Amino acid sequence: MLNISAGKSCSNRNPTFYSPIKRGRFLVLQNTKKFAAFACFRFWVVFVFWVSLEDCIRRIVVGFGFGDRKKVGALMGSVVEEISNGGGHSVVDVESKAGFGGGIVDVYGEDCATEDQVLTPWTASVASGYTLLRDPHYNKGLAFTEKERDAHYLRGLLPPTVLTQELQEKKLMQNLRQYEVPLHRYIAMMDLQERNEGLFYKLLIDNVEELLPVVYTPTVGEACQKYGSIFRHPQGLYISLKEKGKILEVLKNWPDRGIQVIVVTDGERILGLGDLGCQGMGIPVGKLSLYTALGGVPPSACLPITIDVGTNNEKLLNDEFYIGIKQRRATGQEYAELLEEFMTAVKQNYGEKVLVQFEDFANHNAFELLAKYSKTHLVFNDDIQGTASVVLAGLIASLKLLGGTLADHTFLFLGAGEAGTGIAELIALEISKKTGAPLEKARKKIWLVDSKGLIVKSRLGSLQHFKQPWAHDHEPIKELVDAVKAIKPTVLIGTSGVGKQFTKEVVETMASLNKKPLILALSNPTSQAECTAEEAYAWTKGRAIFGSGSPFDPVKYENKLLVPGQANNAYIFPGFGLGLIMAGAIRVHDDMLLAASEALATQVSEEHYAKGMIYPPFTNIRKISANIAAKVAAKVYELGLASNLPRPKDLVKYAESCMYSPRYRSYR
Ligand SMILES: O=C([O-])CC(=O)C(=O)O
Ligand SMILES: [Mg+2]
Repeated sequence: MLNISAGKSCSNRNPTFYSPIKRGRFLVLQNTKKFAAFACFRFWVVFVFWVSLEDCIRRIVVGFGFGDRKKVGALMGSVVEEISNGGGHSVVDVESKAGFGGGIVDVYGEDCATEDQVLTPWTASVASGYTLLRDPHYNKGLAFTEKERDAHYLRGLLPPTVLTQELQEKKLMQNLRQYEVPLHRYIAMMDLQERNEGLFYKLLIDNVEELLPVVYTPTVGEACQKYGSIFRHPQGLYISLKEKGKILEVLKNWPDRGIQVIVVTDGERILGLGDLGCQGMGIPVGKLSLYTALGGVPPSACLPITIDVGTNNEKLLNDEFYIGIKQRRATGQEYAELLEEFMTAVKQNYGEKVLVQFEDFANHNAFELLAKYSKTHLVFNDDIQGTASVVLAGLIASLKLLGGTLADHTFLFLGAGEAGTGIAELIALEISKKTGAPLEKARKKIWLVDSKGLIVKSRLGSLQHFKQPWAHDHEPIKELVDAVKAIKPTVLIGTSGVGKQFTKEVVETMASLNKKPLILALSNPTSQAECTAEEAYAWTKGRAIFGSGSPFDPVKYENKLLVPGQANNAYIFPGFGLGLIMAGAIRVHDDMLLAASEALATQVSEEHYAKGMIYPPFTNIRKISANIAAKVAAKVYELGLASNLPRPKDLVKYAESCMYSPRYRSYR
């Protein structure tokens, strides 16, 4: 079933609404009279409880703008239990948790806990007054109406004026624009997120092109580097080696119970900036804010996690403000055991359908974790699969400008890590599916260069396993420019994580070989891009089709405005994740990635092509995400991996109806 609701209120915070009724205990009844009396009493208790719960649900659903109970039920696609939550409501999958329709669900593990087991003592309370103003999920600041100020004990706690959300947004955008240093904008946005979540998302959704570079790449990179000194409010969940053996308990400390997407990093390869240890937390936080803003997954369904196994970054180890554990990285069995405990606890706590997105792990762990857990969990590696899907989308779209089919092109990569080999594999898969050629043959169109030069057969013995499929017959070549001359690629893709590698000579060689060279400088943040948009256009005399991982402004070249594309996985993962969770997927399959690429490519219009664009602008991203989600969900159903049944007829409409809205709700 789908566990996300239209609108902001799937929150399941601070919730315990029924007293712990101990199950599994035996009452030995002395005689049948007593038994009959007890049975009547139990029936009465259950009946009264159920009637009040129903009434409570109806009030909450109506009170918070969901209106019609039937509609909510239909949206959720299954039996739902909605529990009042002093301002929000939670949605619990009764069928899957209880194993039968109706009944009380032991969501917090209290009923089945033995007396010596530890519990998190959650209590339910209605936030009002001072507390309400300090609860980011329900705070509306100056937008509280007169009536709400009376009803919620806010009189005097706010200045007299009442502002609309639109006016609040206008004021905040004006304030933000006054900061000249991008990091200051980032801090202001994070403060807003911690103060007034609805307003944060309203800003982000309405001003996506302007604010994406603030909460995401490139600024988030700098924020991670300085996370210790700019640290104000803890965001997300930290699981360090100190929590070994207690990870399930740590997960239970997180206030939201209806988690559907987890983005997790161990901070070892943050963007192209390397090992930032525990300070990598900025990445899961940023990615999940895009899940909500771009993909419509409610914030209360998102959980950012950083696994802290130490860092090998000497600068951080010697930094008095470093927030992580100060030791060198745990590796081998110690690392594997912690990850295993984490993945097991996640499934135990949130079930089969929670999506775990691996983000910015170093190559050696990323491939292994993906291979291991894709068999047992709903997992997705954004750097391998998300980046692959977005690049493939751009390549499919670029065929409109370049002509021919994918199989007619030759691809050369600089960088043979997660992104490089991930993209290469997805291109080969698409070629193989489209032409019917074996995968092995499709791979021959694709060449990779790593730090030791062109990947060729003679290097096979010393290559890591993920590079081996790309070792083709060729004499060794050391330099990228010589590889370009020898391989004669039509497409050059940078995934090296090292800036300025596409030199003038490299780009000019591409231009001498191709009428319209396709150049993708994908490494993040901007400082690590293989070349800039301006360089790519200048060195190809305006003929390049250019895309990058971090954003570049449009460039005027000889009176023509050339618009670079942002080939960033942010186009894919929010819609991809939404598609998975709305179908109740239990596993990710490569065909779902291909479906996402094709869905994104079809969003590029003639008007975009005329400007040399191979990606649609981010302004329409929620519509784009709904389309991606629909195509991904369709594939999930087709492959028999969906658990939200029956399949909704119109998946685009269904996706749209599931998307979070940042508009304020009225409180009664
Ligand atoms: O975060 C981004 O902008 C893209 C990405 O996944 C990475 O570079 O690791
Ligand atoms: Mg990443």
